[in-house]
Amino acid sequence: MTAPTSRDLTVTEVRLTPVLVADPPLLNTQGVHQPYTPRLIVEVVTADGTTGLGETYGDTKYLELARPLADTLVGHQVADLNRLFAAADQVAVDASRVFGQVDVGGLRGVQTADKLRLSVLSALEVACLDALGRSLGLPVHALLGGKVRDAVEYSAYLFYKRAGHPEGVAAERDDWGAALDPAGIVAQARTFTERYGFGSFKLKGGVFPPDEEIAAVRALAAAFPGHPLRLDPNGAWSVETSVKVAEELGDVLEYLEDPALGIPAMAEVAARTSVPLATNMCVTTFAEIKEAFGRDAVQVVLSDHHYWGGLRNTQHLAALCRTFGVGVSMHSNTHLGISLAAMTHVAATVPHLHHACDSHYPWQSEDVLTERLTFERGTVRVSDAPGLGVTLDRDRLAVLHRRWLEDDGSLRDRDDAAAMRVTDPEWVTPAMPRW
Ligand SMILES: O=C([O-])C(=O)C[C@H](O)[C@@H](O)C(=O)[O-]
Ligand SMILES: [Mg+2]
Repeated sequence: MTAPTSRDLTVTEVRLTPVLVADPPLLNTQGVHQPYTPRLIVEVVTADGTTGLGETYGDTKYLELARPLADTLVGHQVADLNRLFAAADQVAVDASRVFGQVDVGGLRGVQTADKLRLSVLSALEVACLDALGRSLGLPVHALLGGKVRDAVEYSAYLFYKRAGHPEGVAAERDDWGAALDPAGIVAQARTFTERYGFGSFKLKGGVFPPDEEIAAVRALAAAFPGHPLRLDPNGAWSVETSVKVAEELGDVLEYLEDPALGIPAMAEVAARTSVPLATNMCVTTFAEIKEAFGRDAVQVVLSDHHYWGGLRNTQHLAALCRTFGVGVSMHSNTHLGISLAAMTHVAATVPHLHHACDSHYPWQSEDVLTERLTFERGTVRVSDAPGLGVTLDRDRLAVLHRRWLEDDGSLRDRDDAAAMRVTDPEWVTPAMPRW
């Protein structure tokens, strides 16, 4: 008989490493992506030497909370996640970080103390599950109750895009070229299908007047007949404009994402169209569900495990959606492979996931993994390796961390409007509704 291996999963250390990751000049209604975007890499280390990985937003307000929240984990078992979440309530959030604030200028909805904490806890939870899975020899999806599919489908996330970041600004080059009109968007979609095999397409809108974006979606429908299409202007339209766009594109849209801002406006649009409405803006916390579902304001909630508070909360959200007959899928923000692995594990466990999930990953040329995750026919295979099934590349982590250390502070907080002002000094975050 072999002696049982010693397994001490007491957390002895939590390493927090902020990084700056290359990001192409992708346009949205607030401005343009900075050349580098902040992320936080989390490593939870246990007494027996196991290390689990997590990843979340890396802006200052998250970093401020990361150390005190990580400290509540040290000395406890990686499996004690319910205790971690209860203890986190005691960690104070600076009122100036939430008072009158919205998340990324509103792109991710409200900003509350709870949501800020959850946005950090999610990375700690993922790292704990990764460590637990590695130690037990079980994949993260098994710790969540097991997968119901072997591959998770993602959609091509199309953006209006400039060819490059402004001259004279430190940036990495990308090979996607510009996409500033319907032909450019169709060409970008073709590149997505050639490189990754995606079968459904989401266009980030709210950049150009609605008629131009309608033309782009029409061009996509002509180029990819029968493929699911979505348009997401991040709340840039009035109710009237939203209804008009829904009427014009109703025959080709799988859903319209956050056409208007807030639950009342979304409810009004929903009452006047049969096109399903999806959101990652007006329902981003459990507190918003009652009103949104009660008013039938949204037909699909796009979960994001980062701000919903992790993989188990994503499952809770999915169960609530199912109970109320609301669809569920997944939102994304600029992220690396650790988060894509986490998204894939949890998505694999959600039975009624009927829409392809969003992912920015194809836009990220850099990663902190020894091996990038890959898309095959638009899907990511669900790993059955222990934990998340990914390996940290310490050298890459060090390079991206050094970039963060050397930054003068101007890139450490995502600010799409500030990035826009580099080429357009008069630019201010547009008042909503914009059209
Ligand atoms: O679906 C969404 O609203 C997003 O993906 C939000 C992001 O911030 C997106 O607008 C972006 O990356 O510019
Ligand atoms: Mg959205």
